Amino acid sequence: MVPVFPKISLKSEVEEYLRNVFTNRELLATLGSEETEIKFEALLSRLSHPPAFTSVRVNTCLATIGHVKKLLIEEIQKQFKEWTTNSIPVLEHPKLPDVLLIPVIGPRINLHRHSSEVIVGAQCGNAVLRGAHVFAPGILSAPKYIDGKCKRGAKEFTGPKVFVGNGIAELSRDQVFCSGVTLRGIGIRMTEAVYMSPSFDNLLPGFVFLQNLPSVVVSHVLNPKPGERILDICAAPGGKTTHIAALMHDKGEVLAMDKIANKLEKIKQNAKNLQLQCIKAFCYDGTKALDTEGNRDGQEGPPYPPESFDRVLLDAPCSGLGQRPNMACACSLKEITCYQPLQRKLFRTAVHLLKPGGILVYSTCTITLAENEEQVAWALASFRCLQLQQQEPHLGGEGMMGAGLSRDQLKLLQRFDPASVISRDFDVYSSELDLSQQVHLINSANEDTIGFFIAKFLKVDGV
Ligand SMILES: C[S@@+](CC[C@H](N)C(=O)[O-])C[C@H]1O[C@@H](n2cnc3c(N)ncnc32)[C@H](O)[C@@H]1O
Repeated sequence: MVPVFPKISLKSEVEEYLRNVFTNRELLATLGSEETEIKFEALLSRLSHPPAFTSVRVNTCLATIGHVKKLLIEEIQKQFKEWTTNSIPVLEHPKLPDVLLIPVIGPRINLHRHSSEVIVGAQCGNAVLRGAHVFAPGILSAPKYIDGKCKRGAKEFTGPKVFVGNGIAELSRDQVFCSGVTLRGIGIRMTEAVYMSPSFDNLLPGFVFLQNLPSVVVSHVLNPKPGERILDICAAPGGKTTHIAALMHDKGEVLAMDKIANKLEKIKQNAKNLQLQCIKAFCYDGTKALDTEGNRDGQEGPPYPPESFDRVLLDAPCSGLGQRPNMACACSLKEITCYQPLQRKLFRTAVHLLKPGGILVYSTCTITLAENEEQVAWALASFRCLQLQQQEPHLGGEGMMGAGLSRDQLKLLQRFDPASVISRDFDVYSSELDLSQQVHLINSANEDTIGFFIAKFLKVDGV
C-alpha cells in the first residue's frame, strides 16, 4: 500500500496493549513472531486509510436493486464528471442481495496541493476521506486570506497534520468563526480528495442507506422472518434496526432501544425516511430491560418479561477501534478497556429476553479480544443454554486465537480484519472488467472493510 498517511496515532499505552493482543502467545505459537509483527503493523497502517469500497444498502421495500443501481450510476456520473470521463463501476454483491459497492478511488498521490490551508479536526478529515464535504463545525483554523477581517479562529496550525484534499470555501472566516451561531452547512465543498468517494449527502433518500459492509452482514446473519418479534437492544442510529425491518418486509415487530434520548430521534427519522412502519423505538437502558417483577405483560415498551423475543441483536457499545479511516485516537487505555462489563450486562439481559429456540447475534466494530472472542468464551461458559452457530453469509475471516476458544469454535465466528487485505494490480477504470477481475474486486470488498466482529448463538432451552 502507498504510505499516504502515517499509521493510526494512538496513545503509547493503547498501542502497547494492542500489540500484546495481536502478538498473543497462541498467535505467536501458530504464526511465529515475524508474521504476527508484520500483520500488526499492517493493521495500524490500514486503520488510517478508508476501506476499498463504499457500500450502500438498498431499501428493497421501496425499489429493486437494479432500479437503484441505475439511479446511483447516474448520480455518481454527475458528481464525478468534472474530474473523470471514465465510468465508475457500481457492483452488486453476489452474497448480499441488497448491497451495492462503489470502489473508492485512491490514494491519489499526485494530487496538486494548494498553498492556502484549512485545518479540520480528525473526525471531519476521516469523513472527507469517505466522500463528505467539510461541514462548518469541523473547521478548526483557516487562513486569513480566505475572506473577512475576523480575528477569532486560529490562522495557523503547528500540530501534526495530513493532507486530505482540495476544495472551495463556501463560507468566509467571519461566517465560520464570528457569526455567533452554530453553523451546520457546508464550509468547504471538496473538489479533489486524496481518496475519492461519492458524497451521500441527501443522495437518493429513502432508497439507499450508507452502511459499512460488515454491518449489513449482521442483520442477514440474524435472519429475521416476517411476523417475528425482534429486539435491537442498542439500536441508534438505527442502521441495523431499519435493515431488520426491511428483511421482514415491514411485517412483525422490531423493538429498538437506546439509552441516549437524542440518538433515539435518529432511529425514528431513519425509519420514517425509509418508510418502515414496524419499528418502535424507546429510550431505555438495555441493562434494565428485563422485567423481573412480572407485571409488564402486554406492554409495548420496556422492560419486557423473560423469553419475549424470537431474535435479539446486541450490537454492543464498544471501543470502536475497527472504524476506518481513523488517523488518530486520543482515548486512554482505561477508556479502551472499559466496555467489557457493560457488554456482559447487556448480554445477560439479551439472553433472558430471548425465547428458547431463539437467535442472539452479538456484534462490535472493534478489534480487541476482550470485547470479541473473550466475550464469546465467557458467554459459552456462563450460559449452558447457548450454542454457537454457523453464520450465513460468512464473508469475513474466522475468530482470532488468544481467548481459549477451540479451532471449531473460531471457525463459527466472523472477524473482519483490515490487516488481511488483498491488493489489486489492475485499474478498475481503465476498461471493462473481465469476470476474474470482478471476482477479485468483490473479494477485496469483503476483506478491505472496517474491523468488525460477529457471533451468532442459538438458545436451546431456558436459562
Ligand atoms: C454500536 S452503537 C449501535 C449502532 C446501531 N446498532 C446501528 O447499526 O445503527 C451502540 C449504541 O449503544 C447505545 N448504548 C450504550 N449503552 C447502552 C445501554 N446501557 N442501553 C442501551 N443502549 C446503549 C449507544 O448510545 C449507541 O447508540
